[in-house]
Amino acid sequence: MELFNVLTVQQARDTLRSHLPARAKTEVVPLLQGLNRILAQDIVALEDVPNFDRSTMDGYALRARDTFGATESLPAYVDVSGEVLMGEEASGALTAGQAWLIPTGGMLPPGADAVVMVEYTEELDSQTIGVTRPVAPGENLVRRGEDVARGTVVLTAGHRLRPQELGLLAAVGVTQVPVMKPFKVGILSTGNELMAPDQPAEPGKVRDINSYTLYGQVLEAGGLPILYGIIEDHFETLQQTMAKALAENDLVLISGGSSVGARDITAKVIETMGSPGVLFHGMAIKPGKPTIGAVVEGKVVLGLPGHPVSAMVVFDLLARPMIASGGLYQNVGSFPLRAAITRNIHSATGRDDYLRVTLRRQEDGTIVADPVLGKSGLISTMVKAVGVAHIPLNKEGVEAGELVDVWLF
Ligand SMILES: Nc1nc2c(c(=O)[nH]1)N[C@H]1C(S)=C(S)[C@@H](COP(=O)(O)OP(=O)(O)OC[C@H]3O[C@@H](n4cnc5c(N)ncnc54)[C@H](O)[C@@H]3O)O[C@H]1N2
Ligand code: MOO
Repeated sequence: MELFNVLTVQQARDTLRSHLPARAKTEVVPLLQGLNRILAQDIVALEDVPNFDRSTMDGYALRARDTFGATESLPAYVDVSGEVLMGEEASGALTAGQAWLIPTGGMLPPGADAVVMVEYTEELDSQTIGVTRPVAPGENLVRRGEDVARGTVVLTAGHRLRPQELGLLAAVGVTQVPVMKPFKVGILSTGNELMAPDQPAEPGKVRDINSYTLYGQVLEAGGLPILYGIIEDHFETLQQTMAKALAENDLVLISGGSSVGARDITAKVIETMGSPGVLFHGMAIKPGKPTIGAVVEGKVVLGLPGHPVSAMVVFDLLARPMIASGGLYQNVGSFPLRAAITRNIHSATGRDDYLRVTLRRQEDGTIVADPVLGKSGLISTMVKAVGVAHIPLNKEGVEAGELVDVWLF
């Protein structure tokens, strides 16, 4: 059997996206459990933040125009006629020629339009201060609604909640947050040569690596991994395990058995599970060519190449965006860095290449990427590497010194 329907990475992503259910599953969680989750709805602020004009300095609230022209040798004199207490509304209004003592964060009394820092005042007597430097209207304060204006969309659906988003939601009083449900991901490792890592070595056998790397990648992406263990290359056994995994998850990852060998039964088993079935078999990519993309009754199945490096690279390209967005399948704000590659690297056009690299900072401050050479069956190369450099499909390779995008692990 030949690989059929070979797609570029972008086409593979678009194909999978077009088959995902339009509305992924959502839930509401308490704010503190929202970290790293994906917002499921737009959030509109129901209040101004802050909801009063607020001093940013310890000093005196006053009318800016009362300080115009003030200098150290000729201070502007104002009457101290009140004090703002922290967390309380001013007990009255301020009039021309007056100043009220105010703490950092205190609410500006009505009638005041600026705050002068205590450093630029001198106490004349208990009721009068001299201001030694003028302030402009609005100086040393945060205006009502300056941080967040009431009625505006402060966060949009699909946004990932970082610590600062939790803080913003707290500021607007949202303590129950609508988020995407974590993607459930079943992981199957296929191959008669595989054995569990706790077993003694045997000739012809290798320990199962992909269950462990993929489990870690799913967790890191914000998904819930479930391991289905090592499945032998047997049609009915794989069929049964896959049926169970499909029933219990949103996405099923099967590594191994995606290539063209006689025992590569993954695609055939997927075809028996439901429609539309296999959407592509093969990607124009290195490593990761024999990848299978399928959708079965609204669930996604990815057949990942058995080689541990290829499986990890394909996971990052196809599965991570799906899992990290809770099924919305959109970019949730990751960017590559640019580094100069240190060797000439050949690559065929029409194929995306992902080259394992380490990074180094040179004396002049520039960052360079050293390729980590080695076959895609060698997990140790992934341990040495800090990321992959992307050589896009329209390029025939890169020359030493050329800038490349590096996606960090
Ligand atoms: N004649 C061809 N042979 C191969 C081609 C090809 O185009 N023509 N493609 C090669 C490429 S590229 C890759 S990648 C692999 C993909 O093979 P499969 O996805 O079918 O995977 P397997 O044959 O089952 O395994 C490949 C390799 O990886 C090891 N493996 C598998 N699972 C695990 C695991 N869970 N932990 C550790 N190692 C695993 C397996 O033992 C094999 O050594 O095919 C090439 N061949
Ligand atoms: O493309 Mo295979 O995925 O090199 O190892």
